[in-house]
Amino acid sequence: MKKIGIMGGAFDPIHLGHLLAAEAAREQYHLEEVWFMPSHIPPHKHQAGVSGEQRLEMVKAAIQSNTDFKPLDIELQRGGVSYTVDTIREIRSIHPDLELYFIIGADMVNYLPKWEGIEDLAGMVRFIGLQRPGSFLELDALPPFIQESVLLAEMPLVDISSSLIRSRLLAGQSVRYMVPDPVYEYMIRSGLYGIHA
Ligand SMILES: Nc1ncnc2c1ncn2[C@@H]1O[C@H](COP(=O)(O)OP(=O)(O)OP(=O)(O)O)[C@@H](O)[C@H]1O
Ligand SMILES: O=C(O)c1ccc[n+]([C@@H]2O[C@H](COP(=O)([O-])O)[C@@H](O)[C@H]2O)c1
Repeated sequence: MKKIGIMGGAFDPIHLGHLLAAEAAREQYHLEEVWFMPSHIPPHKHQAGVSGEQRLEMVKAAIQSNTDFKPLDIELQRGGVSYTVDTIREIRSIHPDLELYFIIGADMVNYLPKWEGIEDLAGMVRFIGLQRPGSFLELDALPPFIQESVLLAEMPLVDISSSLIRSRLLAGQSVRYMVPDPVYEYMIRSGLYGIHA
């Protein structure tokens, strides 16, 4: 069966932490592709300030040079709150032949017990969890059925978040090299996050 990684997020904006996490998961679990999937309305945090279309454009700009990485707009197309369990059901109905791996940072691993329909979701995907500065990944604290569905991958720790990037831009500070150049150029062209070149 073809092994596919799914990297879901608000991507407001996409940054190096997301890309390194996806690449680490791809390499360590021999995934054929990783699909980058911007959420429409995130289940557990404030809605993105930037439109879905623009977040998708930034994702495309970030991954354009890598044929193993693909954009997936299924949650933007569906609209509403982007519960992962609904998305995975939809993907499985379109591609019943895939083995799905959902890639998440440590903050989200610790939060898994609160995910909508986690009992069903844990039976449909494996999660690949990555350490992230500021969130200690504690598998032992999770219920056994969730522990069994989580695989761990190693990546160089990267203390970058979308909120850091947004606040730096608002303060007129540089975010170059925290996002790939094509994303930086897109943000300037579109005047996102109050950026000025
Ligand atoms: N630096 C990082 N290292 C590892 N994983 C990360 C990193 N940044 C984000 N992730 C993971 O990527 C996924 C999508 O993250 P998201 O798009 O919400 O970015 P974020 O940087 O966490 O955003 P924000 O700062 O706005 O909350 C989540 O599973 C998150 O844990
Ligand atoms: O389905 C849920 O209940 C759920 C709860 C928290 C996060 N998620 C998904 O996990 C991914 C990362 O979430 P976030 O909030 O860090 O962007 C994104 O695809 C979210 O839709 C999903």
